Amino acid sequence: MTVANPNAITNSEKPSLRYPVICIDGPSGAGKGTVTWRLAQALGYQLLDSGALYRIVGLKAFEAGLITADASQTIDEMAVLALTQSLEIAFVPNNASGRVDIIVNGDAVGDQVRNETVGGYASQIAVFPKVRRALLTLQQDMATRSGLVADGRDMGTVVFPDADVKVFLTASAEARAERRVTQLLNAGQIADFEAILATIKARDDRDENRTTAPSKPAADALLLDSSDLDADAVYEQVKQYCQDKGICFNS
Ligand SMILES: Nc1ncnc2c1ncn2[C@@H]1O[C@H](COP(=O)(O)OP(=O)(O)OP(=O)(O)O)[C@@H](O)[C@H]1O
Ligand SMILES: Nc1ccn([C@@H]2O[C@H](COP(=O)(O)O)[C@@H](O)[C@H]2O)c(=O)n1
Repeated sequence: MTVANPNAITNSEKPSLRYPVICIDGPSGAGKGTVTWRLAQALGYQLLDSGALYRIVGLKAFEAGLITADASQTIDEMAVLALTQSLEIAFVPNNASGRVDIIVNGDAVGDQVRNETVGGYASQIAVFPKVRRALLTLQQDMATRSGLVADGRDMGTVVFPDADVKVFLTASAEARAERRVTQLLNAGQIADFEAILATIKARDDRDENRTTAPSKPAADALLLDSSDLDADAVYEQVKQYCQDKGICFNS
């Protein structure tokens, strides 16, 4: 028989060290990465780019011949899971690019994951519950060391359901495609608006209609449509919302 120690602290009474978590969810091109970076910089918080995790797995699955560009193919979920479990992924903030650099098994991955083709691979493997589960702890652990701003599709619904702030940032598919066109043209690349729009809509459809962790606003999220807002206006609105929720900014 176990005798209760009257001086023991029970689990429910233990003071738990908890850092603030801000979730920025929404579809591709809504401006999540932009506002996430600015918030993390302003607050001195870590940044979780969860899309990068799915992009890495998607790219590696493609390179391993587990998936192709044909989204209607049958994929071996267990093989993608094994591949996911073999990857050691780390993020390093990069002030020059305003994003995080991704290190996989000790090697920097570079910008090769940041294109629509790899976004498509990511959304193919993102439907698998076992793969999502394998990436869960890594994401949640990032909130145990400091404050965190997390960018994704299911940050507020699944990964951090108790987050202090949840924002679902969206914009029309046309506005998002236009942003991609501008981004590509600025990088000296060719951009076809109609092709980009079609890819964005196909990815939205897959992300919103999958069974596990579909892209959707948490019940307690602020919905913000950025179609007619520039990046500064989005930042100011999200910052104000964070302050309303008790997050302190020094500047
Ligand atoms: N409010 C805005 N108005 C116009 N352009 C914006 C706005 N916010 C971000 N952008 C630009 O749109 C592009 C996409 O932004 P960003 O990468 O932040 O989106 P995202 O939601 O993180 O996309 P993804 O999920 O695909 O990573 C970038 O070129 C960015 O500079
Ligand atoms: N929390 C997340 C984040 C991303 N995904 C999937 O990855 C794709 C790429 O994401 P980006 O944010 O980098 O564009 C995205 O289309 C999703 O399929 C996810 O499932 N959950």
